[in-house]
Amino acid sequence: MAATDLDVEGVTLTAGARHLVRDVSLTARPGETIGLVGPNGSGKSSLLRAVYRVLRPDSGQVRVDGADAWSLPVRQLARTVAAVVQESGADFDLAVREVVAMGRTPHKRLLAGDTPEDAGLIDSALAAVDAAHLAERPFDRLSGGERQRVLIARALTQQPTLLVLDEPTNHLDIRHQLEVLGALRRLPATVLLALHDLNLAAYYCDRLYVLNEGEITASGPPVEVLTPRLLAEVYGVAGEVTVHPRTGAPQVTFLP
Ligand SMILES: Nc1ncnc2c1ncn2[C@@H]1O[C@H](COP(=O)(O)OP(=O)(O)OP(=O)(O)O)[C@@H](O)[C@H]1O
Repeated sequence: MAATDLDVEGVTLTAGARHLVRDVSLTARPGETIGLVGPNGSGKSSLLRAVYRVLRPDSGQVRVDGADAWSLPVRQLARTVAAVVQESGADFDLAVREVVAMGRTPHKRLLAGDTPEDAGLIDSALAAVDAAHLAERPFDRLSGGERQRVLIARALTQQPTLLVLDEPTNHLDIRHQLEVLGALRRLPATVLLALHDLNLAAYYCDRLYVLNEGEITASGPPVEVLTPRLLAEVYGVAGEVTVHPRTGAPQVTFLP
């Protein structure tokens, strides 16, 4: 299967006595690009952590193609789900190409070398994020945006059927934001990503979920979700929403 069917059902996450997210349900059908938006601290990263199996739900379930993600063998999950996260702490003493090659690990036997097919996947992933020219550079000397692109290339190389990304456009200049989101959207995989930029979310996502104080307050196609009322209620800002005549996507103009 080229794309995963994701079901998050009634998930509650807590840290001590504190609720991070409460009774959240979300679906991502095979091949969809789903955006998670919401203010700082609304629970986006926490919810993504439950999906890529770092934060165990206190209640509810994350189902990947019908199976409980938390019951799957780690290796099987690694062949299905790739994550690009904020706090990756990735400070590898490796060349970029070696970092990207790590994406093949779940598909290989221990210590197996790279095959020509692996090399081809690494090359195309590097090209997809405009990082081919960085291949031989030490990863730990890249700029923030270059690192982010390399980590996305590593996730692409993993050939996941579900790709989970936390703010993938963080650090990227506008051209690379558009290129990376375009590349993600073209993938056959299902994509779940947290984004702050509502206009990018509106253009690239099939559907949006809005998290506010740990709960989903709206969901649906961007044109239905992004309304002046939502901007006021969730973000506390005034804004106008129009449909752009050329892109057909809703476009938010903030009125500070
Ligand atoms: N391990 C933890 N212990 C206690 N509180 C936590 C923990 N992890 C997250 N939180 C809190 O839970 C809330 C949700 O955090 P989370 O990182 O999921 O939000 P977010 O929507 O991703 O925010 P941002 O847009 O700022 O990245 C925040 O108030 C955060 O401070």
